[in-house]
Amino acid sequence: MTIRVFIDGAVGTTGLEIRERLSDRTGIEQVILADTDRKDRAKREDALNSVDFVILCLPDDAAREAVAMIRNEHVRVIDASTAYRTEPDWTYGFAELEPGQMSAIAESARVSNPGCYPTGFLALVRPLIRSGIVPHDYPLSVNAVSGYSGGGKSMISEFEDRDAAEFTDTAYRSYALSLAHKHVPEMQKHARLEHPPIFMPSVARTYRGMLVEVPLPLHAFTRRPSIEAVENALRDAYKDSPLVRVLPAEMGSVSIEADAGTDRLSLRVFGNPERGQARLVATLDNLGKGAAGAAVQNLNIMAGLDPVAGLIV
Ligand SMILES: NC(=O)C1=CN([C@@H]2O[C@H](COP(=O)(O)OP(=O)(O)OC[C@H]3O[C@@H](n4cnc5c(N)ncnc54)[C@H](OP(=O)(O)O)[C@@H]3O)[C@@H](O)[C@H]2O)C=CC1
Ligand SMILES: CC(=O)N[C@@H](CCC(=O)OP(=O)(O)O)C(=O)O
Repeated sequence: MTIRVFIDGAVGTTGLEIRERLSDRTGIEQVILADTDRKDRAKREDALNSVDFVILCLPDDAAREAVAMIRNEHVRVIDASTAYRTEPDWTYGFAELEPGQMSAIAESARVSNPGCYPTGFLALVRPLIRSGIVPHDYPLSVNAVSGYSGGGKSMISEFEDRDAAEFTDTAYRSYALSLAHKHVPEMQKHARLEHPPIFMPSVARTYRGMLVEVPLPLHAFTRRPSIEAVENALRDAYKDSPLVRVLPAEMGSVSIEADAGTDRLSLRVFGNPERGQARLVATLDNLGKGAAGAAVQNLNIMAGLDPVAGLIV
């Protein structure tokens, strides 16, 4: 059986990555609009209603507009934008997040692909909250650094095009300093936290890759969990996953490139038992498990294929 797939936004940063991952897959036929037609409303509407699966790689407003254009009840949608990630009638497309999530994705017609930063954050904290190691009302914070492709075509031009009005030669900068980043509601909802985490993102002069960190003062928790208990909870949560792995915390440093160019998500638990402190670190590719890899994984699951087919494991 062949499935027909239309990527709306196929020449954007995420769309192109998905297109590449699907290009040599047998059993998957892509509907591709000519460059002159890719923003033509009527052509998009035709394509959106003529396939089995639509993958939206658009800004939020354009994604909402595309969803409203779909009239064919047969069409199933994966949206890479932020538009539907906290909507109750959409399925959150993080297959490893909860037991049963992969089945929910398999049966769903509307799947929202997780944000890149929430992917790292949720992978680190959700098993700890589920098992009671971290209380639901704990005021978590999350520090993260992304490669500049995380900001799409406009940020790529900001970092690479010396002729662009907004060109920057900075090596590293913090942003979202008003503490209102669009990923915070998604992190709070899917971690099942009572309070929004304090989110401290930054961007570095490297194209792709991501480091997401959560500090945990274990001595302050009622159950005073050990560093081993934290690591074991993560190992147990991801023991069957080919993409999410818990690595030994034996190296003295972790680089933003650790999982760049792959669809993996690696978790490490560093800590100091005397001080009762832990530092959880996730590495991923913002364009891999943080976007395109997750979208292809969700497509595989929804279509009943091998979940990691076409992925860089
Ligand atoms: N980059 C990343 O690491 C991640 C991105 N995402 C999300 O994925 C989505 C796409 O992001 P990204 O690929 O980075 O963004 P880009 O800006 O690189 O690409 C967006 C694409 O959408 C096209 N587009 C915009 N409006 C329309 C429209 N009305 N009709 C048809 N095409 C349109 C753009 O066209 P044109 O080329 O003419 O500008 C562009 O090609 C966003 O919602 C983003 O938040 C999610 C996770 C990570
Ligand atoms: C470096 C950078 O700017 N990153 C983007 C987030 C990446 C992204 O694409 O966000 P979504 O996953 O929600 O689409 C930002 O902070 O807005």
